[in-house]
Amino acid sequence: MRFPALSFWTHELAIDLGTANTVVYAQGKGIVFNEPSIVALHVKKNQVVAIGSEAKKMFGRTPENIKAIRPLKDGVIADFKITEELLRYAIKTSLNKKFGRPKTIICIPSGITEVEKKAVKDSALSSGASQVYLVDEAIAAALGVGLPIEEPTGNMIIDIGGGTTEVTVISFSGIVYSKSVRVGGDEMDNAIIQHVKRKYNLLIGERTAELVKMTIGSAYPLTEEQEMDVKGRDLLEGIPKILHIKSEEIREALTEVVATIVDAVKTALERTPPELSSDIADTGIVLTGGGSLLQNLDLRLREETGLPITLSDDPLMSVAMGAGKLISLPDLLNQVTID
Ligand SMILES: Nc1ncnc2c1ncn2[C@@H]1O[C@H](COP(=O)(O)OP(=O)(O)OP(=O)(O)O)[C@@H](O)[C@H]1O
Repeated sequence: MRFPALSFWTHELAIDLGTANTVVYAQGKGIVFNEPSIVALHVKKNQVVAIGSEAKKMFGRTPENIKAIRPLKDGVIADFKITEELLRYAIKTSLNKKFGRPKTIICIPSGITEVEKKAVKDSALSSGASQVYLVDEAIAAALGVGLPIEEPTGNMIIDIGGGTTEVTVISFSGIVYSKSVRVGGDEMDNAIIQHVKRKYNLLIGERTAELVKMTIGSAYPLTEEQEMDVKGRDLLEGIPKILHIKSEEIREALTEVVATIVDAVKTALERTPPELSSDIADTGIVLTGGGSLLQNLDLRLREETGLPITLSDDPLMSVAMGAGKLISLPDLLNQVTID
């Protein structure tokens, strides 16, 4: 499908349908929607109770008959119907009611299957989009962070999301190499939960684990190590308890996840064609996605690869911002749209 020039567009949306967060960019407005990819369902009535931020508040706090679901797991669509509900909500919330059905760019992970691609397209169409253009999220992220993707030079970008880490080499507007591993921010949270459970017999929730990761988590020693209190339920006594925990210990808990990310980057470097490798040696690697905010991950990657590592300015927005840029670059959009 040929993408029309901008003047033909009545209004346009670019959507980063992420495992952890869904972000929408609207032409002429910028980011208009940024909410967790979570839907709360009434199990017996099979009815949606809340979506996005409202649903996240319920995560781990719902009574038995209400379940908070993440319809996209590990970077793939685990629940088509619920994904459709999420997309519909994101599109409706982002729309200027005056206009009819928007043309929509949706960013998807590179590993997505044909069935999943069709499901995303169908969901968006039935959610109110008039036309849907699927774009690889690595291409969008690279554009979002300002990499010169159209040039015949090698650019490497690491996108650490909630469910996956994607290491991609882009040249001439195309993906030359891509390695995706199913670890990201969620797996870091899970590693913290397991560590606290194993070592202290304390059960903590996903939101608590995420807070610990964001506050004192790290991938490399900190100039000043940090500590914090963590609330959970003692598994032996069954009562609430507070644990004082240090950043060194959380770093230890994250060792395996961080090692998987480091390995993916090293594999990508080994498999990149030599000409492009030498470009990357000069320009370095760009790190983006929410998971890249883990403290000192850039330092760790610099030490492991010996290459310059640049942290993107706004890692949680880079995919949506890049897809937003594509709205006004119809030729490039035609080139990168996935059929
Ligand atoms: N300051 C921080 N430190 C560490 N991790 C963070 C921080 N801020 C956000 N994150 C993590 O970033 C992840 C979400 O990132 P992002 O929104 O880029 O993912 P996504 O695009 O939804 O996921 P995917 O790319 O897998 O589809 C979450 O796991 C979140 O906990």
